[in-house]
Amino acid sequence: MLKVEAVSFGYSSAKRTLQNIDFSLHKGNVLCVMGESGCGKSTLLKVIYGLLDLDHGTIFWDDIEVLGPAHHLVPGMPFIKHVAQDFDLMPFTSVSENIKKFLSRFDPEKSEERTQELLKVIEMTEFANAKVKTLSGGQQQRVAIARALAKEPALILLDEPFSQIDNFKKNSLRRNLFSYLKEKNIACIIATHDGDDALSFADDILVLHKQKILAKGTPKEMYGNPKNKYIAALFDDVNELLVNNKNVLLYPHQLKIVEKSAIEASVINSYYKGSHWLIEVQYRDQPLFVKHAVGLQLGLKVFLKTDKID
Ligand SMILES: Nc1ncnc2c1ncn2[C@@H]1O[C@H](COP(=O)(O)OP(=O)(O)OP(=O)(O)O)[C@@H](O)[C@H]1O
Repeated sequence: MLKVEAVSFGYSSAKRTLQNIDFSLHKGNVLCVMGESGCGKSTLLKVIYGLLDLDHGTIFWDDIEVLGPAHHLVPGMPFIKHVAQDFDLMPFTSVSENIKKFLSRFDPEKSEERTQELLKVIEMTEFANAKVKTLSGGQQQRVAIARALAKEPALILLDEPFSQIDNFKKNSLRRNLFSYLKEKNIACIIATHDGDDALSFADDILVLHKQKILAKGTPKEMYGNPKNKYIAALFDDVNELLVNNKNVLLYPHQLKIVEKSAIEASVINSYYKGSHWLIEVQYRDQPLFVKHAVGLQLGLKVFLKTDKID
């Protein structure tokens, strides 16, 4: 189990980037770290890998303490793999050689078998002999993930792992990758902006805000009962309505356009979303977003209702 206790870190003594971070992660579980740009997601992964020296606190994997560069000639813990945003591949070498880099040279048959298995996970079997420099950014990102998995780490740290991968590939790659991690009981921490990564694949979500942990919980808890607008907005557009002096947070699908209600608004915009439309309406002094089956005419008067308000 990973245990992060009272961890604080700053790139300079004048400013803290992480403050009093506490959480644990069980073997084989997936934790998504979310939060606005610059909140410290990448820094947290680097700290857990042992690339940075802590100002305060401890990090343990079972009874092994993760220590930073002040304690290791080559920073980074051998049982953890970190896939950063700059993939750090060997550009003039083939995809399969890149994956094999960390595998034993003494058992070429086993090493080849493992490489083929990983090429399948990242859906790049046909690129085995292609030189990395000839690949797209998204393909290189996939090779970096396969290489990190080659030696079956106990924990893999993925920094925006699908940021350069198109939607078409992303969905099947995510499904392959996360079922592979579960099958091999590899724990995973992903820093991501993508609510879909978090909702569909994480066991837990940890939200960072202003250097600290703002919330931690299961995807159902975090989406279904967000503590505030910052958290809800990580997953979808979110409306904040003042009802009976109480702020209520509503996703667009939780508002409905009905024949008559106390909430009267006028249409500002209709955005086509494929399976539905997102209607932007003006209600008093604020815009609201509503999921609807069809697009609506600009200026149309509508009435809104939600089951969350009596
Ligand atoms: N090497 C560095 N030296 C000094 N400050 C840094 C360094 N790397 C990051 N920072 C600062 O630390 C803060 C957190 O950065 P970090 O990259 O961890 O955020 P992030 O949440 O991963 O952002 P993003 O979502 O944009 O990738 C930012 O204010 C950033 O400017």
